[in-house]
Amino acid sequence: MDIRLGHGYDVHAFEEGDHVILCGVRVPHSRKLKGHSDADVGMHALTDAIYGALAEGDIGRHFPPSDPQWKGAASEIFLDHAAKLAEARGFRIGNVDVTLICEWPKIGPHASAMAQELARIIGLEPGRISVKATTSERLGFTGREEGIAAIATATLIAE
Ligand SMILES: Nc1ccn([C@@H]2O[C@H](COP(=O)(O)O)[C@@H](O)[C@H]2O)c(=O)n1
Ligand SMILES: C[C@@]1(CO)OP(=O)(O)OP(=O)(O)OC[C@H]1O
Repeated sequence: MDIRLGHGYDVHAFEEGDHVILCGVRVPHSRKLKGHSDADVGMHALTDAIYGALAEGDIGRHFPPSDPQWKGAASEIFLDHAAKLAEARGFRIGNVDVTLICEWPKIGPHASAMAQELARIIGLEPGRISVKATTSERLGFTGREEGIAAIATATLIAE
């Protein structure tokens, strides 16, 4: 049996707007996240976790920010690519765990919808998907509400 662990980390800054997209869920907020794509920081961290477990580089290698094709793209495209790459290499995803770091918006009320959305994209039962959040106690750039950070881990298993 081949068991792999990967981790991912991403940050996106806030800009003027009225909602954020986190783990595929549109959450009303006083600002939006800035990015070349839809800036779904949670989905980017999870995508990198899967690429990491496969030793397949990072999201920017597969989807260069310099490529206009990905401007405004739904981050589901990136996560789907990573999950299909894992499958093509003979791996199934064991579990995933995403932590969103922000003061606002509050993630708790949306965590279940986010887990369901990730489940749909990567084809994994929701019980193997964790989405959670923490503040940084008002410290640092997330504490000053300048942006949102996300950390993710994923396990991949080949029998
Ligand atoms: N954006 C956030 C941040 C936190 N939560 C929930 O609040 C709990 C306490 O956060 P602390 O940073 O004070 O430890 C945390 O465990 C989450 O349940 C949230 O929903 N959204
Ligand atoms: C997702 C990509 C796609 O161009 O762009 P961004 O939305 O800016 O996201 P980031 O995590 O900064 O970089 C990775 C890029 O691959």
